[in-house]
Amino acid sequence: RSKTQNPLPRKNPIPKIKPKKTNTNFKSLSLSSPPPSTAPSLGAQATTYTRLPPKEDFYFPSVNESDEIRLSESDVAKRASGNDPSEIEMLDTEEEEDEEEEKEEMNGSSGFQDETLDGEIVDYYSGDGSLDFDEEGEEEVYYYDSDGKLVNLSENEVDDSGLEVKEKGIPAVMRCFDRAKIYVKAGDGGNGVVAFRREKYVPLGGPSGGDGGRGGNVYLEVDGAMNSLLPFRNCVHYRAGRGAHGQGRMMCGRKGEDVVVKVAPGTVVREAGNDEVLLELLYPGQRALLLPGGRGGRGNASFKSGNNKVPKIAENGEEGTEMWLELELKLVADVGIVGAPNAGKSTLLSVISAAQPEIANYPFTTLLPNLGVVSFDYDSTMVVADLPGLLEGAHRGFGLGHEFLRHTERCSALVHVVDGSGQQPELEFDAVRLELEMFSPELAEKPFIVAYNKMDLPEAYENWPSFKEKLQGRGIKTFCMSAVKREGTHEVISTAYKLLQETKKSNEGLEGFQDGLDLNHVADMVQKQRSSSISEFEITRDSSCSTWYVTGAGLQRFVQMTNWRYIDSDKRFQHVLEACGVNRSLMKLGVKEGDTVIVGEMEMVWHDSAENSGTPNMKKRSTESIKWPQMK
Ligand SMILES: Nc1nc2c(ncn2[C@@H]2O[C@H](COP(=O)(O)OP(=O)(O)OP(=O)(O)O)[C@@H](O)[C@H]2O)c(=O)[nH]1
Ligand SMILES: [Mg+2]
Repeated sequence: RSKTQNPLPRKNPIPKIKPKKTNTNFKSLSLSSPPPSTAPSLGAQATTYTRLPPKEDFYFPSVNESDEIRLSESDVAKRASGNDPSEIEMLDTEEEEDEEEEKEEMNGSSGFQDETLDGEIVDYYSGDGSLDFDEEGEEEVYYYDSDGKLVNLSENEVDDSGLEVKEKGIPAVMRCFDRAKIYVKAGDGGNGVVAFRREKYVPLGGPSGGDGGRGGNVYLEVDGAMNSLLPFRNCVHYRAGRGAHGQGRMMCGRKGEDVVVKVAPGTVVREAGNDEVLLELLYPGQRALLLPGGRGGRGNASFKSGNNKVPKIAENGEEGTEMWLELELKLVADVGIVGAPNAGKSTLLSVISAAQPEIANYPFTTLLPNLGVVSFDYDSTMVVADLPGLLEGAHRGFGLGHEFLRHTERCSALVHVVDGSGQQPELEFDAVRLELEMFSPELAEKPFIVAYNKMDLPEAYENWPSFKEKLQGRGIKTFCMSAVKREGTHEVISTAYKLLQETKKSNEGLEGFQDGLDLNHVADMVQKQRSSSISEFEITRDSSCSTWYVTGAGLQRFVQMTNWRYIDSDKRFQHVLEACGVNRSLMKLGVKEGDTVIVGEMEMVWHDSAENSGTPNMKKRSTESIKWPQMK
């Protein structure tokens, strides 16, 4: 087998690999765990908490046996000492690259290679989209530089050091697993109407225009059955219904339909482009009122007064607030299983819970995190997450692990699985620890235990005493197990459970505080903004075109709700401008005849009235002096 840096072109378009059956002929070991017969009962009643998306929705990477991928020095050595050298797997930062190439081949698209400079350029085209690559990512260019590092030559993707691995090329199912961007809009209020009662024997029946209905609210609700944000790939826009308009005979409009956006437990909500967290939705059933619907406009019956018994005025419904939200899912697992690729993390999860993650003898079998529920008893259960493997450089974006590392931020404890059959398990352990520390120091501070796996293999068995000695010397709790044979797993998981209980106890005070969080504070904020006084405004001037801008949330809302079709609206509008001091402020600032005044969406022209100037009756003067509204 010859080593080659560039695996393209390939003759065999469909890469195949059969997972190797574990060799169980080695002498059985007596571990300090309960006999294997008790172990299966551990996860027997457990339920799978999280299901992966349908298989056809994403692709598992596999390796073409006819090609060999360059491995880093330690990996070559490690693999060479492994079970079967004919099944050498990739374990390097070029992993992503190879995955993508193979996907291309699966799609039947042709790839070609081009040798230039001092490295190799691989240029290929995305296929028919069945694998759902980035929409704009029609063409991507990669470059292996002389050091064997992966460099992407596509636009804007390469940073100065040339080390950054881009987002493009990651299948959409992985990108969208835990991130989504959605649009929400509360319903507009219905308009009020002008109507008068006309009935036989009821002369001058009076105003009878009903109010508009309130717009629908937008709620966010935690759905315990959801385990990813993938549904938001198909549905991005959520609009609540608008309230119905009012009608004659004092009939008010129906309120708009509410919209409930269901999210997975552990979803963090931010406004797009803003780092501040609006909401954290953790527990199934939690519901937050995000955007309240717009108020219905009042009909003329509501404007009846002693002064004006026949009001010809009605309001528009208030517009519902709209917002782009960024959702981010951080899985709510109690314990996270971390470790290098192929260490046996998924095997451990499959043994301790009823989850059935994909298990195979190659790195990056697990592309998306898996959750499983471990039940010891009726009321002692814990959720365990199996995360994609971590490579050296993961915190910088190599491999897949960093994409999902933040899911461990919510875990109270970690189980670090080490592949005992590797050549230098201590080095592997240290490398993964370092990655965790580099990703987040808080993560590294979480309590953890080490599970030394594959004890049924002779090399692991031989290395175990020295590994144990070294780690225990450093004060780290270390256990050995054979996940495949279900030996030692019980001890690992019950220790993790104890660790979890201890952490929970010390965090009890904090959690209680979080439970009491008011989830409606976003709606309260919106409401507060809406009810801001109309007398709070700012006036700015664009002297180049003699335009005055009057800005203020309350005033803008008032303009939006004014229905200019009704004559009395003009009068009321002027009255309000006078009362809240806009006219006075404008005159003080030196507004001149013919200047443009913009309030919200209204554009008007200022007219001074000479004959009335100096009249103490500000209201009357104002009414006559300004020609409202003159729409442009
Ligand atoms: N001999 C032996 N093999 C094991 C043991 N545990 C896991 N394996 C094998 O190791 C290989 C990798 O196991 P996985 O559980 O897929 O490993 P993983 O850590 O989830 O790997 P990624 O998801 O790719 O990061 C599989 O072929 C397993 O059968 C063990 O205790 N003994
Ligand atoms: Mg796995």
